[in-house]
Amino acid sequence: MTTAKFITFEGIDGAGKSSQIARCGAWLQARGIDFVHTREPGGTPLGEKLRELLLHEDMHLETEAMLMFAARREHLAALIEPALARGTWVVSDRFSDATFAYQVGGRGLDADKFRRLEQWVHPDRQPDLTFLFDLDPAIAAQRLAGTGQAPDRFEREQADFFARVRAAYLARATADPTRFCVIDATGTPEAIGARLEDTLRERFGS
Ligand SMILES: Nc1ncnc2c1ncn2[C@@H]1O[C@H](COP(=O)(O)OP(=O)(O)O)[C@@H](O)[C@H]1O
Ligand SMILES: Cc1cn([C@H]2C[C@H](O)[C@@H](COP(=O)(O)OP(=O)(O)O)O2)c(=O)[nH]c1=O
Repeated sequence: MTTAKFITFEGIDGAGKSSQIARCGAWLQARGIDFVHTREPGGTPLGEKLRELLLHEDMHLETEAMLMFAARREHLAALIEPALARGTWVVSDRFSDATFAYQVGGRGLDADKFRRLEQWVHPDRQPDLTFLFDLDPAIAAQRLAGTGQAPDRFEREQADFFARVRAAYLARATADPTRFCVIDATGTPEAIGARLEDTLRERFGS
């Protein structure tokens, strides 16, 4: 049996991650691979309660960042590590790269503090593959407006915030090109899906 893999999806809000996670799940299912689809913040009963607070309550920016890591600690302990240990793949809508992009890049918090927190919370775990959906914030904002859904605390941020988040994501990807697959999210859903499947095949075989 091949070792279970940990795959994450990242990008600014509206880049199209959620739409493509389903395609990743279908690819795994077609190969008889057991997997769990989860998300951050969230993924556990406690994590989902923290998500509600994070998306809707005003709070100090460091409180926000630490709650992201608190939810992640629970997620690793209760879902991610047990799943991988029993051979179940994990597909997560966001992980620690999001904290470096949003809280460090977007909010301007000190990267060193969160590198230490990352070392504390998951010293020996990083995703095997991270898809980064890269998109101009103006296009992402148009897509989000088209959904007609009320924006949360993050989605209400302005274009300059998302420009910083995008730049921080791209810097993470440049620093770790083996783990990251950067996807140009301006393509059609079909073109992006084909690229995603090619990458899954290249990394994990058909
Ligand atoms: N490749 C694409 N081209 C155009 N619109 C897209 C594309 N992918 C997703 N969308 C639309 O953009 C909106 C946001 O997509 P979503 O997958 O929810 O983004 P995210 O999860 O990254 O916030 C949705 O209305 C979705 O239908
Ligand atoms: C995991 C994580 C998410 N976030 C933010 C990014 C998103 O705006 C928000 C929720 O993510 P997401 O689930 O992508 O939102 P949606 O369901 O609206 O597509 O949380 C951070 O700021 N830091 C983090 O560490």
